[in-house]
Amino acid sequence: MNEIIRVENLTFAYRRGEYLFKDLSFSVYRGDFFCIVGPNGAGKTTLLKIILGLIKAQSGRILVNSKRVGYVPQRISVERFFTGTPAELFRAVAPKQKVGWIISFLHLENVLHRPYVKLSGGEQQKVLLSIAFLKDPDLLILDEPTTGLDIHAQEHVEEFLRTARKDKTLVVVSHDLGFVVRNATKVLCLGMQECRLVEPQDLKTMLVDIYGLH
Ligand SMILES: Nc1ncnc2c1ncn2[C@@H]1O[C@H](COP(=O)(O)OP(=O)(O)OP(=O)(O)O)[C@@H](O)[C@H]1O
Repeated sequence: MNEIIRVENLTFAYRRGEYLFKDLSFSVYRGDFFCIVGPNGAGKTTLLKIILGLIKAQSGRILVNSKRVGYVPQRISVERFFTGTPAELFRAVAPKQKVGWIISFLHLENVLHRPYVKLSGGEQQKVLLSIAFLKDPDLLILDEPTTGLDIHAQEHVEEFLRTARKDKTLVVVSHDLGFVVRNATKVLCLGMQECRLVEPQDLKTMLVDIYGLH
């Protein structure tokens, strides 16, 4: 089956009457690079969590047709349960020959043997992304994978996602509209009166509605 995610008539509010989504329906298909955009607070992370089953919606149906799902959240705090190094993490998830190319692709050589918790936010993000890919999920959900990265790291991560995704299905929340236009196969725009699914080339015209830009 090519439909990997189906969201049907999803309605959700954290507070009674303050809806983030009302009757939202869309599908994600195998091999999609499906991007979700929208202003702060529009509900992008919430939607990912609903798809992942971490939050329950008030009504609607979510079907996920994937045996192996990977998720890299916006921020992750591991201080309390992991004191090791990226090298140890890599060793735990994949054989050495599978890890090498990712380390050089994302320029992680210099951080491999330092305590993970002492790495910068951007370095940690690249390590988490690597781990997620090494676990070889068929559906990978990424919340702002390029946020907080310097311009070189952003390019490396973008190139990495393009190269490593192969037949994987990606669902990616991003504020980087250039990244979205360059990579997305479909874009879901949140934060308007009505959420809309658009083709990447039509995104620019949507910006006027979403952000009030001219
Ligand atoms: N657990 C919660 N309880 C109540 N309200 C919440 C909760 N989590 C998020 N919200 C609110 O719901 C709205 C959507 O939050 P969410 O994190 O999904 O937005 P987002 O589109 O991912 O934003 P950003 O671009 O800033 O990351 C925000 O107004 C937020 O304050």
